[in-house]
Amino acid sequence: MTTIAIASDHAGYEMKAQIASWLAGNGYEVLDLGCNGPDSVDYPDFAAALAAAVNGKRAERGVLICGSGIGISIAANRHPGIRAALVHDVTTARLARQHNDANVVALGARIIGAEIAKDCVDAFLTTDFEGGERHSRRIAKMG
Ligand SMILES: O=C(CO)[C@H](O)[C@H](O)[C@H](O)COP(=O)(O)O
Repeated sequence: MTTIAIASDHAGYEMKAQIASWLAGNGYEVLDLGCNGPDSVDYPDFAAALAAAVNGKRAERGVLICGSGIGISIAANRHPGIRAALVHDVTTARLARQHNDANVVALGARIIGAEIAKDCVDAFLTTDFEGGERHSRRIAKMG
């Protein structure tokens, strides 16, 4: 079974529960790294926990959620080996995989609704990296 790590700050806490439930209902093993309630927390802490899980191969891919998706994606991308893509729709989720081989998707719970978020996660998890010399070369330049 494919394991997906998921983490959020307080702003993404409710959406995290919805996405985790959707993942479990669609055949994924879910590794929930918090936060564990609506009290205010700091998104870099949860981005770091998820980055460690993905880099440590405890999960194949990761889903991060904060209010806008911006802070938590910036924080995740500070960790070598993580390519976190902030997406708002199925097209950006698909391109994050096809062109960027993203291993983490970031969502903004104050920006998009739960149904669009689920569609984004579905596209992110079911789309393959396109491969090819130009995409691979660009990804290699990022380390
Ligand atoms: O990093 C963010 C903004 O780019 C996230 O949306 C955070 O969730 C947000 O900053 C949290 O805001 P709050 O006022 O502390 O709830």
